[in-house]
Amino acid sequence: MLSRLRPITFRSPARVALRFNSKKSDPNHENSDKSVSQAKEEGLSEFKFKQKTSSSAPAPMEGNGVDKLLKKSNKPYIPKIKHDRLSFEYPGLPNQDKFNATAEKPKIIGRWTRYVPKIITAIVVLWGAYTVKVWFYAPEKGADSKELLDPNGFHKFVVTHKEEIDEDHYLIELHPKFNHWQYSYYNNYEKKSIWNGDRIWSVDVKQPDIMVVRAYTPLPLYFLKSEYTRSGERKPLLKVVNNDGEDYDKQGVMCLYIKKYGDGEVSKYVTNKEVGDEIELRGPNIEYKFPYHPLKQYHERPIFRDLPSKVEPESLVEKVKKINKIPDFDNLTFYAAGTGIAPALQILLSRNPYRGYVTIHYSAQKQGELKPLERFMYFLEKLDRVEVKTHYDTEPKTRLSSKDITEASPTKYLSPLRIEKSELSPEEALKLRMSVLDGKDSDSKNETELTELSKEVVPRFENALQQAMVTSQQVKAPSALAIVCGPDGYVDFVAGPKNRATNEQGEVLGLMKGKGWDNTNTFKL
Ligand SMILES: Cc1cc2nc3c(=O)[nH]c(=O)nc-3n(C[C@H](O)[C@H](O)[C@H](O)COP(=O)(O)OP(=O)(O)OC[C@H]3O[C@@H](n4cnc5c(N)ncnc54)[C@H](O)[C@@H]3O)c2cc1C
Repeated sequence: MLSRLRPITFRSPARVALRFNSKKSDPNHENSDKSVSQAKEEGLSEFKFKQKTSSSAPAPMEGNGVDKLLKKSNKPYIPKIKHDRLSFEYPGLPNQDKFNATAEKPKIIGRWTRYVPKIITAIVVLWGAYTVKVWFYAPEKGADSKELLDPNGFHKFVVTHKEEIDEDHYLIELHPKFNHWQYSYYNNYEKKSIWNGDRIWSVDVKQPDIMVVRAYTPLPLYFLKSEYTRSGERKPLLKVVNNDGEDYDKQGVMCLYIKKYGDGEVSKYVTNKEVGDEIELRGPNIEYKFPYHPLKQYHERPIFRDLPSKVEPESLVEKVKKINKIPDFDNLTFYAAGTGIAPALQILLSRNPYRGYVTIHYSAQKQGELKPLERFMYFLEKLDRVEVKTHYDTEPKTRLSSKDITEASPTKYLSPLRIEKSELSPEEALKLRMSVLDGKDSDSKNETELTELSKEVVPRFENALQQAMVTSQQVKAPSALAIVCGPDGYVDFVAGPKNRATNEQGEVLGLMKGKGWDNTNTFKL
Protein backbone atom coordinates (compact mmCIF):
# COMPACT_ATOMS: atom_id res chain seq x y z
CA MET A 1 0.00 0.00 0.00
CA LEU A 2 2.82 2.33 0.84
CA SER A 3 4.15 1.96 -2.65
CA ARG A 4 1.00 3.61 -3.82
CA LEU A 5 1.55 6.66 -1.68
CA ARG A 6 2.05 9.65 -3.99
CA PRO A 7 4.77 12.04 -2.78
CA ILE A 8 4.20 15.75 -3.25
CA THR A 9 7.18 18.01 -2.64
CA PHE A 10 7.06 21.43 -1.21
CA ARG A 11 9.76 23.73 -0.16
CA SER A 12 10.03 25.21 3.24
CA PRO A 13 13.06 26.84 4.89
CA ALA A 14 12.70 24.66 7.92
CA ARG A 15 12.41 21.40 5.97
CA VAL A 16 15.33 22.09 3.65
CA ALA A 17 17.70 21.30 6.50
CA LEU A 18 16.03 17.93 6.91
CA ARG A 19 16.65 17.12 3.30
CA PHE A 20 20.24 18.31 3.52
CA ASN A 21 21.99 15.06 4.26
CA SER A 22 20.18 13.06 1.67
CA LYS A 23 20.82 15.62 -1.04
CA LYS A 24 24.46 16.01 -0.15
CA SER A 25 25.20 12.55 -1.42
CA ASP A 26 23.42 13.24 -4.65
CA PRO A 27 26.10 14.19 -7.23
CA ASN A 28 23.50 15.36 -9.72
CA HIS A 29 22.03 17.87 -7.38
CA GLU A 30 22.95 21.38 -8.50
CA ASN A 31 23.44 24.17 -6.02
CA SER A 32 23.49 21.67 -3.22
CA ASP A 33 26.46 23.30 -1.55
CA LYS A 34 24.89 26.66 -1.77
CA SER A 35 21.74 25.42 -0.13
CA VAL A 36 23.66 23.70 2.60
CA SER A 37 25.64 26.74 3.49
CA GLN A 38 22.52 28.84 3.48
CA ALA A 39 20.74 26.40 5.72
CA LYS A 40 23.71 26.21 8.03
CA GLU A 41 23.79 29.93 8.27
CA GLU A 42 20.12 30.14 9.07
CA GLY A 43 20.16 27.23 11.48
CA LEU A 44 23.17 28.38 13.36
CA SER A 45 21.94 31.92 13.71
CA GLU A 46 18.81 30.43 15.31
CA PHE A 47 20.98 28.34 17.60
CA LYS A 48 22.99 31.43 18.54
CA PHE A 49 19.86 33.31 19.38
CA LYS A 50 18.69 30.51 21.65
CA GLN A 51 22.01 30.39 23.42
CA LYS A 52 21.88 34.08 24.09
CA THR A 53 18.55 33.83 25.78
CA SER A 54 19.66 30.91 27.97
CA SER A 55 21.57 31.98 31.07
CA SER A 56 23.07 28.56 31.67
CA ALA A 57 24.48 28.29 28.14
CA PRO A 58 28.28 28.22 27.74
CA ALA A 59 30.05 31.24 26.13
CA PRO A 60 30.52 31.09 22.39
CA MET A 61 33.83 29.96 21.13
CA GLU A 62 35.66 32.58 19.17
CA GLY A 63 38.15 32.17 16.31
CA ASN A 64 37.02 28.81 15.11
CA GLY A 65 34.27 30.24 12.91
CA VAL A 66 31.58 29.28 15.29
CA ASP A 67 31.12 32.88 16.33
CA LYS A 68 30.53 33.62 12.73
CA LEU A 69 27.95 31.04 12.61
CA LEU A 70 26.42 32.32 15.81
CA LYS A 71 26.33 35.88 14.57
CA LYS A 72 22.95 37.36 14.38
CA SER A 73 21.54 37.23 10.93
CA ASN A 74 20.94 40.59 9.51
CA LYS A 75 18.99 39.25 6.59
CA PRO A 76 15.49 40.60 6.54
CA TYR A 77 12.67 38.14 6.91
CA ILE A 78 10.90 37.77 3.64
CA PRO A 79 8.04 35.30 3.88
CA LYS A 80 7.82 32.89 0.98
CA ILE A 81 4.61 32.84 -0.85
CA LYS A 82 5.18 29.49 -2.43
CA HIS A 83 5.97 26.50 -0.25
CA ASP A 84 7.02 23.12 -1.35
CA ARG A 85 5.48 20.60 0.96
CA LEU A 86 5.60 16.86 1.10
CA SER A 87 2.39 15.17 1.99
CA PHE A 88 0.75 11.82 1.39
CA GLU A 89 -2.72 11.32 0.01
CA TYR A 90 -4.49 8.11 0.97
CA PRO A 91 -5.78 6.23 -1.99
CA GLY A 92 -9.35 4.86 -2.03
CA LEU A 93 -10.11 1.66 -0.21
CA PRO A 94 -9.58 -1.51 -2.24
CA ASN A 95 -13.30 -2.11 -2.74
CA GLN A 96 -13.97 1.47 -3.73
CA ASP A 97 -14.57 2.00 -7.35
CA LYS A 98 -14.77 5.30 -9.16
CA PHE A 99 -17.54 3.96 -11.37
CA ASN A 100 -19.59 2.79 -8.45
CA ALA A 101 -21.36 6.01 -7.60
CA THR A 102 -23.39 4.53 -4.75
CA ALA A 103 -20.32 3.25 -2.99
CA GLU A 104 -19.02 6.75 -2.75
CA LYS A 105 -22.28 8.14 -1.40
CA PRO A 106 -22.72 7.53 2.32
CA LYS A 107 -25.87 5.50 3.08
CA ILE A 108 -28.41 7.51 5.05
CA ILE A 109 -30.29 5.37 7.58
CA GLY A 110 -33.45 7.12 8.64
CA ARG A 111 -36.57 6.11 10.53
CA TRP A 112 -38.27 4.79 7.40
CA THR A 113 -35.34 2.88 5.96
CA ARG A 114 -34.89 1.24 9.32
CA TYR A 115 -38.51 0.15 9.94
CA VAL A 116 -40.17 -0.17 6.53
CA PRO A 117 -38.38 -3.40 5.57
CA LYS A 118 -39.34 -4.88 8.93
CA ILE A 119 -42.97 -3.81 8.51
CA ILE A 120 -43.12 -5.21 4.98
CA THR A 121 -41.62 -8.48 6.22
CA ALA A 122 -44.19 -8.68 9.02
CA ILE A 123 -47.06 -8.01 6.56
CA VAL A 124 -45.81 -10.66 4.18
CA VAL A 125 -45.46 -13.20 7.02
CA LEU A 126 -48.96 -12.45 8.33
CA TRP A 127 -50.48 -12.60 4.88
CA GLY A 128 -48.75 -15.93 4.32
CA ALA A 129 -50.02 -17.27 7.63
CA TYR A 130 -53.54 -16.09 6.82
CA THR A 131 -53.39 -17.72 3.38
CA VAL A 132 -52.24 -20.99 4.93
CA LYS A 133 -55.05 -20.78 7.49
CA VAL A 134 -57.73 -20.09 4.87
CA TRP A 135 -56.47 -22.72 2.43
CA PHE A 136 -55.58 -25.51 4.75
CA TYR A 137 -57.86 -25.11 7.79
CA ALA A 138 -61.63 -25.09 7.33
CA PRO A 139 -63.46 -22.31 9.29
CA GLU A 140 -65.26 -23.36 12.46
CA LYS A 141 -68.83 -24.40 11.84
CA GLY A 142 -71.11 -21.36 11.85
CA ALA A 143 -68.20 -18.87 11.78
CA ASP A 144 -69.12 -17.59 8.33
CA SER A 145 -72.89 -17.74 8.80
CA LYS A 146 -74.88 -14.74 7.64
CA GLU A 147 -77.52 -15.31 10.33
CA LEU A 148 -77.32 -14.96 14.07
CA LEU A 149 -79.47 -18.07 14.41
CA ASP A 150 -80.18 -20.80 11.90
CA PRO A 151 -83.21 -23.11 12.17
CA ASN A 152 -81.28 -25.78 10.24
CA GLY A 153 -78.00 -25.77 12.12
CA PHE A 154 -76.46 -25.14 15.50
CA HIS A 155 -74.55 -21.94 16.17
CA LYS A 156 -72.05 -21.52 18.97
CA PHE A 157 -72.76 -19.13 21.82
CA VAL A 158 -70.63 -18.31 24.84
CA VAL A 159 -71.95 -18.06 28.41
CA THR A 160 -71.07 -14.52 29.51
CA HIS A 161 -72.96 -14.42 32.79
CA LYS A 162 -74.84 -16.81 35.05
CA GLU A 163 -77.13 -15.57 37.79
CA GLU A 164 -78.52 -18.02 40.30
CA ILE A 165 -81.93 -16.76 41.36
CA ASP A 166 -82.49 -19.67 43.74
CA GLU A 167 -81.20 -23.24 43.77
CA ASP A 168 -83.49 -24.20 40.87
CA HIS A 169 -83.76 -21.04 38.77
CA TYR A 170 -81.06 -19.42 36.70
CA LEU A 171 -80.63 -16.58 34.25
CA ILE A 172 -77.96 -17.43 31.68
CA GLU A 173 -76.58 -14.69 29.43
CA LEU A 174 -75.34 -15.86 26.03
CA HIS A 175 -73.26 -14.06 23.39
CA PRO A 176 -72.76 -15.35 19.84
CA LYS A 177 -69.24 -16.73 19.42
CA PHE A 178 -68.86 -15.30 15.94
CA ASN A 179 -69.93 -11.95 14.52
CA HIS A 180 -69.93 -12.53 10.76
CA TRP A 181 -73.74 -12.42 10.83
CA GLN A 182 -73.59 -8.69 11.61
CA TYR A 183 -72.64 -7.86 7.99
CA SER A 184 -76.07 -8.94 6.76
CA TYR A 185 -77.73 -6.60 9.28
CA TYR A 186 -76.48 -3.43 7.58
CA ASN A 187 -79.19 -3.34 4.91
CA ASN A 188 -82.20 -4.77 6.67
CA TYR A 189 -81.74 -3.98 10.32
CA GLU A 190 -85.44 -3.91 11.27
CA LYS A 191 -86.32 -7.15 9.54
CA LYS A 192 -83.19 -8.99 10.63
CA SER A 193 -83.66 -8.37 14.33
CA ILE A 194 -84.66 -11.54 16.16
CA TRP A 195 -86.72 -9.59 18.68
CA ASN A 196 -90.27 -9.11 17.43
CA GLY A 197 -93.25 -9.16 19.77
CA ASP A 198 -95.47 -10.33 16.95
CA ARG A 199 -94.46 -13.93 17.56
CA ILE A 200 -93.35 -16.32 20.27
CA TRP A 201 -90.19 -18.19 19.38
CA SER A 202 -87.75 -20.55 20.98
CA VAL A 203 -84.29 -22.02 20.38
CA ASP A 204 -83.14 -25.62 20.63
CA VAL A 205 -80.27 -26.17 23.03
CA LYS A 206 -78.08 -29.18 22.30
CA GLN A 207 -76.73 -31.52 24.92
CA PRO A 208 -73.85 -32.92 22.82
CA ASP A 209 -72.94 -35.81 25.13
CA ILE A 210 -76.27 -37.56 24.69
CA MET A 211 -77.32 -35.74 21.49
CA VAL A 212 -80.58 -34.46 22.97
CA VAL A 213 -82.17 -31.05 22.36
CA ARG A 214 -84.68 -29.08 24.42
CA ALA A 215 -86.53 -25.85 23.60
CA TYR A 216 -85.88 -22.66 25.58
CA THR A 217 -87.36 -19.18 25.21
CA PRO A 218 -84.74 -16.43 24.77
CA LEU A 219 -85.37 -13.06 26.39
CA PRO A 220 -84.11 -9.68 25.06
CA LEU A 221 -82.14 -9.06 28.24
CA TYR A 222 -78.47 -8.60 29.12
CA PHE A 223 -76.38 -7.92 32.19
CA LEU A 224 -74.72 -4.50 32.34
CA LYS A 225 -71.18 -5.08 33.56
CA SER A 226 -68.55 -2.68 34.82
CA GLU A 227 -65.25 -2.76 36.68
CA TYR A 228 -67.22 -2.97 39.95
CA THR A 229 -69.11 -6.03 38.80
CA ARG A 230 -65.92 -7.65 37.52
CA SER A 231 -64.19 -7.08 40.81
CA GLY A 232 -67.20 -8.58 42.57
CA GLU A 233 -68.13 -5.40 44.46
CA ARG A 234 -71.54 -5.16 42.79
CA LYS A 235 -73.89 -7.44 40.91
CA PRO A 236 -74.39 -6.66 37.22
CA LEU A 237 -77.69 -4.94 36.43
CA LEU A 238 -80.19 -6.78 34.27
CA LYS A 239 -81.29 -4.56 31.37
CA VAL A 240 -83.51 -4.74 28.31
CA VAL A 241 -81.99 -4.83 24.83
CA ASN A 242 -83.40 -1.79 23.03
CA ASN A 243 -83.10 -0.64 19.46
CA ASP A 244 -81.83 2.88 20.10
CA GLY A 245 -78.35 2.38 18.73
CA GLU A 246 -77.63 0.20 15.74
CA ASP A 247 -75.47 -2.10 17.82
CA TYR A 248 -76.91 -5.33 16.44
CA ASP A 249 -79.20 -5.68 19.45
CA LYS A 250 -76.25 -5.49 21.81
CA GLN A 251 -74.14 -7.77 19.58
CA GLY A 252 -76.73 -10.54 19.56
CA VAL A 253 -76.91 -11.07 23.32
CA MET A 254 -79.82 -12.98 24.89
CA CYS A 255 -80.80 -14.47 28.24
CA LEU A 256 -82.37 -17.82 29.07
CA TYR A 257 -84.54 -18.17 32.17
CA ILE A 258 -84.10 -21.81 33.11
CA LYS A 259 -85.39 -24.14 35.75
CA LYS A 260 -82.98 -26.90 36.73
CA TYR A 261 -84.51 -30.33 37.22
CA GLY A 262 -82.61 -32.81 39.37
CA ASP A 263 -82.84 -35.48 36.71
CA GLY A 264 -83.28 -33.11 33.78
CA GLU A 265 -80.53 -33.78 31.27
CA VAL A 266 -80.50 -30.51 29.31
CA SER A 267 -81.54 -28.09 32.06
CA LYS A 268 -78.75 -29.52 34.26
CA TYR A 269 -76.27 -29.30 31.36
CA VAL A 270 -77.07 -25.62 30.71
CA THR A 271 -77.21 -24.47 34.32
CA ASN A 272 -73.91 -26.23 35.10
CA LYS A 273 -72.12 -24.20 32.45
CA GLU A 274 -69.69 -21.57 33.66
CA VAL A 275 -68.78 -18.16 32.22
CA GLY A 276 -66.69 -18.71 29.08
CA ASP A 277 -68.19 -22.11 28.28
CA GLU A 278 -69.79 -22.71 24.92
CA ILE A 279 -73.32 -23.78 24.14
CA GLU A 280 -74.98 -24.61 20.82
CA LEU A 281 -78.30 -23.09 19.76
CA ARG A 282 -80.57 -23.76 16.80
CA GLY A 283 -83.50 -21.59 15.83
CA PRO A 284 -85.53 -19.51 15.84
CA ASN A 285 -88.48 -21.91 16.01
CA ILE A 286 -91.71 -19.93 15.69
CA GLU A 287 -94.07 -21.37 18.29
CA TYR A 288 -96.94 -18.97 17.77
CA LYS A 289 -97.66 -15.99 15.52
CA PHE A 290 -100.33 -13.50 16.58
CA PRO A 291 -103.24 -13.15 14.15
CA TYR A 292 -103.09 -10.36 11.61
CA HIS A 293 -104.61 -7.04 12.63
CA PRO A 294 -104.87 -3.92 10.38
CA LEU A 295 -103.47 -1.67 13.14
CA LYS A 296 -100.08 -3.25 12.48
CA GLN A 297 -99.94 -1.30 9.23
CA TYR A 298 -100.44 2.05 10.94
CA HIS A 299 -99.04 1.82 14.39
CA GLU A 300 -96.30 0.09 16.34
CA ARG A 301 -96.25 0.15 20.11
CA PRO A 302 -93.06 1.87 21.42
CA ILE A 303 -90.46 -0.46 22.82
CA PHE A 304 -90.28 -1.06 26.54
CA ARG A 305 -87.33 0.54 28.34
CA ASP A 306 -85.70 0.01 31.70
CA LEU A 307 -86.95 3.41 32.79
CA PRO A 308 -90.74 3.69 32.25
CA SER A 309 -90.47 7.49 32.05
CA LYS A 310 -88.31 7.02 28.94
CA VAL A 311 -90.95 4.98 27.12
CA GLU A 312 -92.60 6.99 24.35
CA PRO A 313 -96.36 7.66 24.57
CA GLU A 314 -98.95 6.51 22.05
CA SER A 315 -100.89 9.77 21.89
CA LEU A 316 -102.12 9.31 18.33
CA VAL A 317 -103.12 5.67 18.37
CA GLU A 318 -106.82 6.33 19.07
CA LYS A 319 -106.99 8.96 16.31
CA VAL A 320 -105.30 6.58 13.84
CA LYS A 321 -107.87 3.91 14.69
CA LYS A 322 -110.74 6.35 14.20
CA ILE A 323 -109.50 7.78 10.90
CA ASN A 324 -108.81 4.36 9.44
CA LYS A 325 -111.78 2.76 11.14
CA ILE A 326 -109.62 0.10 12.69
CA PRO A 327 -111.04 -1.97 15.52
CA ASP A 328 -109.22 -2.29 18.86
CA PHE A 329 -106.52 -4.88 19.30
CA ASP A 330 -107.75 -7.98 21.08
CA ASN A 331 -106.77 -8.18 24.74
CA LEU A 332 -104.81 -11.25 25.76
CA THR A 333 -104.77 -13.48 28.82
CA PHE A 334 -101.57 -15.39 29.49
CA TYR A 335 -101.69 -18.39 31.81
CA ALA A 336 -98.09 -19.16 32.75
CA ALA A 337 -96.47 -21.45 35.28
CA GLY A 338 -92.81 -21.38 36.34
CA THR A 339 -90.50 -20.73 33.43
CA GLY A 340 -93.63 -20.62 31.24
CA ILE A 341 -93.61 -16.89 31.97
CA ALA A 342 -90.69 -16.54 29.53
CA PRO A 343 -92.82 -16.35 26.34
CA ALA A 344 -95.00 -13.62 27.92
CA LEU A 345 -91.90 -11.61 28.81
CA GLN A 346 -90.47 -12.19 25.34
CA ILE A 347 -93.42 -10.59 23.54
CA LEU A 348 -93.66 -7.70 26.01
CA LEU A 349 -89.95 -6.79 26.18
CA SER A 350 -89.12 -7.25 22.48
CA ARG A 351 -89.46 -4.49 19.92
CA ASN A 352 -92.98 -4.29 18.46
CA PRO A 353 -94.55 -5.39 21.75
CA TYR A 354 -98.07 -6.82 21.86
CA ARG A 355 -100.46 -3.89 21.29
CA GLY A 356 -103.41 -5.13 23.35
CA TYR A 357 -103.75 -5.25 27.15
CA VAL A 358 -102.29 -8.42 28.68
CA THR A 359 -103.50 -10.15 31.83
CA ILE A 360 -100.88 -12.54 33.19
CA HIS A 361 -101.85 -15.33 35.57
CA TYR A 362 -98.50 -16.41 36.94
CA SER A 363 -98.36 -19.64 38.93
CA ALA A 364 -95.25 -20.75 40.85
CA GLN A 365 -94.31 -22.95 43.77
CA LYS A 366 -93.19 -19.99 45.89
CA GLN A 367 -92.43 -16.30 45.73
CA GLY A 368 -89.01 -15.12 44.52
CA GLU A 369 -88.54 -17.46 41.58
CA LEU A 370 -88.70 -14.47 39.25
CA LYS A 371 -86.64 -12.14 41.41
CA PRO A 372 -84.61 -10.10 38.84
CA LEU A 373 -87.51 -10.14 36.37
CA GLU A 374 -90.09 -8.79 38.83
CA ARG A 375 -88.86 -5.24 38.17
CA PHE A 376 -89.89 -5.47 34.52
CA MET A 377 -93.32 -6.89 35.40
CA TYR A 378 -93.84 -4.00 37.81
CA PHE A 379 -92.81 -1.41 35.18
CA LEU A 380 -95.10 -3.03 32.61
CA GLU A 381 -97.98 -2.70 35.06
CA LYS A 382 -97.11 0.95 35.65
CA LEU A 383 -97.22 1.52 31.88
CA ASP A 384 -100.74 0.07 31.85
CA ARG A 385 -99.70 -2.64 29.45
CA VAL A 386 -100.23 -5.61 31.76
CA GLU A 387 -101.86 -6.81 34.93
CA VAL A 388 -100.07 -9.59 36.82
CA LYS A 389 -102.05 -11.95 39.03
CA THR A 390 -99.89 -14.31 41.07
CA HIS A 391 -100.78 -17.82 42.30
CA TYR A 392 -98.37 -19.54 44.68
CA ASP A 393 -98.46 -23.16 45.85
CA THR A 394 -97.22 -21.96 49.22
CA GLU A 395 -100.32 -19.75 49.53
CA PRO A 396 -103.17 -22.19 48.75
CA LYS A 397 -105.79 -19.45 48.75
CA THR A 398 -104.14 -17.79 45.76
CA ARG A 399 -103.98 -20.94 43.61
CA LEU A 400 -105.42 -20.67 40.12
CA SER A 401 -109.02 -21.82 39.98
CA SER A 402 -111.99 -21.62 37.60
CA LYS A 403 -113.05 -18.30 39.13
CA ASP A 404 -109.86 -16.76 37.70
CA ILE A 405 -110.87 -17.71 34.19
CA THR A 406 -112.92 -15.00 32.50
CA GLU A 407 -115.43 -15.52 29.71
CA ALA A 408 -113.89 -15.25 26.25
CA SER A 409 -114.81 -12.07 24.46
CA PRO A 410 -115.55 -12.23 20.72
CA THR A 411 -112.58 -11.11 18.66
CA LYS A 412 -112.75 -7.50 17.45
CA TYR A 413 -111.19 -8.24 14.13
CA LEU A 414 -111.23 -11.32 11.96
CA SER A 415 -108.92 -11.28 8.98
CA PRO A 416 -110.40 -12.45 5.66
CA LEU A 417 -108.19 -15.51 5.93
CA ARG A 418 -109.59 -16.41 9.33
CA ILE A 419 -113.15 -15.78 8.20
CA GLU A 420 -112.59 -17.85 5.13
CA LYS A 421 -111.17 -20.65 7.21
CA SER A 422 -113.99 -20.62 9.71
CA GLU A 423 -117.46 -20.02 8.39
CA LEU A 424 -117.71 -18.78 4.78
CA SER A 425 -118.93 -20.75 1.81
CA PRO A 426 -116.49 -20.85 -1.16
CA GLU A 427 -118.58 -18.20 -3.03
CA GLU A 428 -118.65 -15.85 -0.02
CA ALA A 429 -114.94 -16.38 0.52
CA LEU A 430 -114.20 -15.48 -3.12
CA LYS A 431 -116.37 -12.35 -2.87
CA LEU A 432 -114.56 -11.29 0.30
CA ARG A 433 -111.16 -11.90 -1.28
CA MET A 434 -112.11 -9.83 -4.34
CA SER A 435 -113.28 -6.95 -2.19
CA VAL A 436 -109.95 -7.01 -0.32
CA LEU A 437 -108.04 -7.02 -3.62
CA ASP A 438 -110.14 -4.11 -5.00
CA GLY A 439 -109.57 -2.18 -1.80
CA LYS A 440 -113.33 -1.73 -1.40
CA ASP A 441 -114.43 -0.98 2.10
CA SER A 442 -118.16 -0.64 2.68
CA ASP A 443 -117.49 1.34 5.86
CA SER A 444 -115.00 3.75 4.32
CA LYS A 445 -115.54 7.33 5.37
CA ASN A 446 -116.15 10.26 3.04
CA GLU A 447 -113.50 12.99 2.70
CA THR A 448 -115.19 15.67 4.85
CA GLU A 449 -115.57 13.22 7.68
CA LEU A 450 -111.90 12.38 7.41
CA THR A 451 -110.73 16.01 7.43
CA GLU A 452 -112.84 16.67 10.50
CA LEU A 453 -111.39 13.67 12.23
CA SER A 454 -107.84 14.66 11.35
CA LYS A 455 -108.49 18.14 12.83
CA GLU A 456 -109.69 16.62 16.09
CA VAL A 457 -107.35 17.55 18.93
CA VAL A 458 -106.10 14.63 20.98
CA PRO A 459 -104.40 14.86 24.36
CA ARG A 460 -100.63 14.80 24.09
CA PHE A 461 -98.55 13.03 26.70
CA GLU A 462 -94.93 13.58 27.62
CA ASN A 463 -94.23 9.90 28.06
CA ALA A 464 -95.97 6.55 28.32
CA LEU A 465 -96.07 6.77 32.10
CA GLN A 466 -98.11 9.99 31.92
CA GLN A 467 -100.42 8.40 29.40
CA ALA A 468 -100.79 5.31 31.60
CA MET A 469 -102.11 7.49 34.43
CA VAL A 470 -105.08 8.33 32.20
CA THR A 471 -105.61 4.98 30.48
CA SER A 472 -105.32 2.94 33.69
CA GLN A 473 -108.61 4.56 34.84
CA GLN A 474 -110.41 3.05 31.87
CA VAL A 475 -112.08 -0.34 32.22
CA LYS A 476 -110.37 -2.97 30.13
CA ALA A 477 -112.31 -5.12 27.71
CA PRO A 478 -112.28 -8.86 28.47
CA SER A 479 -109.69 -10.92 26.64
CA ALA A 480 -110.45 -12.45 23.28
CA LEU A 481 -107.24 -14.45 23.05
CA ALA A 482 -105.55 -16.83 25.53
CA ILE A 483 -102.16 -18.51 25.68
CA VAL A 484 -101.35 -21.28 28.14
CA CYS A 485 -97.71 -22.08 28.85
CA GLY A 486 -96.07 -24.28 31.45
CA PRO A 487 -95.31 -27.87 32.40
CA ASP A 488 -97.53 -30.50 30.83
CA GLY A 489 -99.51 -31.02 34.02
CA TYR A 490 -100.27 -27.33 34.29
CA VAL A 491 -101.39 -27.06 30.64
CA ASP A 492 -103.62 -30.10 31.13
CA PHE A 493 -105.12 -28.56 34.26
CA VAL A 494 -105.84 -25.16 32.71
CA ALA A 495 -106.71 -25.94 29.08
CA GLY A 496 -106.80 -29.71 28.67
CA PRO A 497 -104.11 -32.00 27.28
CA LYS A 498 -102.15 -31.37 24.12
CA ASN A 499 -101.43 -34.22 21.77
CA ARG A 500 -97.67 -34.39 22.49
CA ALA A 501 -96.94 -37.01 19.82
CA THR A 502 -98.41 -35.01 16.95
CA ASN A 503 -98.02 -31.61 18.65
CA GLU A 504 -101.71 -30.94 17.99
CA GLN A 505 -103.55 -28.53 20.24
CA GLY A 506 -106.33 -30.86 21.28
CA GLU A 507 -109.68 -29.74 22.61
CA VAL A 508 -109.81 -26.89 25.12
CA LEU A 509 -110.85 -28.47 28.40
CA GLY A 510 -109.79 -28.02 32.02
CA LEU A 511 -110.53 -24.76 33.76
CA MET A 512 -111.17 -22.97 30.49
CA LYS A 513 -113.85 -25.35 29.33
CA GLY A 514 -117.32 -23.93 28.95
CA LYS A 515 -116.28 -20.27 29.04
CA GLY A 516 -116.16 -19.61 25.34
CA TRP A 517 -112.55 -20.72 24.90
CA ASP A 518 -111.80 -23.00 21.97
CA ASN A 519 -109.08 -23.64 19.39
CA THR A 520 -109.82 -20.39 17.56
CA ASN A 521 -108.92 -18.20 20.53
CA THR A 522 -106.72 -20.41 22.74
CA PHE A 523 -103.18 -21.59 22.15
CA LYS A 524 -101.32 -24.14 24.31
CA LEU A 525 -97.51 -23.82 24.24
C1 LIG B 1 -91.46 -23.99 23.35
C2 LIG B 1 -90.82 -24.31 24.66
C3 LIG B 1 -90.17 -23.33 25.36
C4 LIG B 1 -89.55 -23.62 26.56
N1 LIG B 1 -88.90 -22.62 27.24
C5 LIG B 1 -88.29 -22.90 28.41
C6 LIG B 1 -87.62 -21.88 29.12
O1 LIG B 1 -87.53 -20.74 28.70
N2 LIG B 1 -87.04 -22.23 30.29
C7 LIG B 1 -87.09 -23.51 30.80
O2 LIG B 1 -86.54 -23.75 31.87
N3 LIG B 1 -87.74 -24.47 30.14
C8 LIG B 1 -88.33 -24.22 28.97
N4 LIG B 1 -88.95 -25.22 28.30
C9 LIG B 1 -88.90 -26.59 28.85
C10 LIG B 1 -87.60 -27.27 28.38
O3 LIG B 1 -87.65 -27.47 27.00
C11 LIG B 1 -87.35 -28.64 29.02
O4 LIG B 1 -88.49 -29.40 28.89
C12 LIG B 1 -86.96 -28.58 30.47
O5 LIG B 1 -85.81 -27.77 30.63
C13 LIG B 1 -86.61 -29.96 31.00
O6 LIG B 1 -85.69 -30.56 30.17
P1 LIG B 1 -84.62 -31.57 30.76
O7 LIG B 1 -83.91 -32.20 29.63
O8 LIG B 1 -83.78 -30.89 31.76
O9 LIG B 1 -85.49 -32.60 31.52
P2 LIG B 1 -85.95 -34.05 31.02
O10 LIG B 1 -84.76 -34.92 31.00
O11 LIG B 1 -86.72 -33.89 29.78
O12 LIG B 1 -86.93 -34.46 32.19
C14 LIG B 1 -86.48 -34.76 33.51
C15 LIG B 1 -87.62 -34.74 34.51
O13 LIG B 1 -88.18 -33.43 34.63
C16 LIG B 1 -89.59 -33.47 34.34
N5 LIG B 1 -89.88 -32.29 33.54
C17 LIG B 1 -89.41 -32.04 32.34
N6 LIG B 1 -89.86 -30.86 31.93
C18 LIG B 1 -90.65 -30.38 32.89
C19 LIG B 1 -91.38 -29.21 33.06
N7 LIG B 1 -91.40 -28.24 32.13
N8 LIG B 1 -92.07 -29.07 34.22
C20 LIG B 1 -92.03 -30.00 35.16
N9 LIG B 1 -91.36 -31.12 35.07
C21 LIG B 1 -90.67 -31.30 33.95
C22 LIG B 1 -89.81 -34.71 33.59
O14 LIG B 1 -91.10 -35.21 33.81
C23 LIG B 1 -88.76 -35.64 34.18
O15 LIG B 1 -89.20 -36.21 35.36
C24 LIG B 1 -89.59 -24.93 27.09
C25 LIG B 1 -90.26 -25.93 26.39
C26 LIG B 1 -90.86 -25.62 25.19
C27 LIG B 1 -91.57 -26.70 24.46
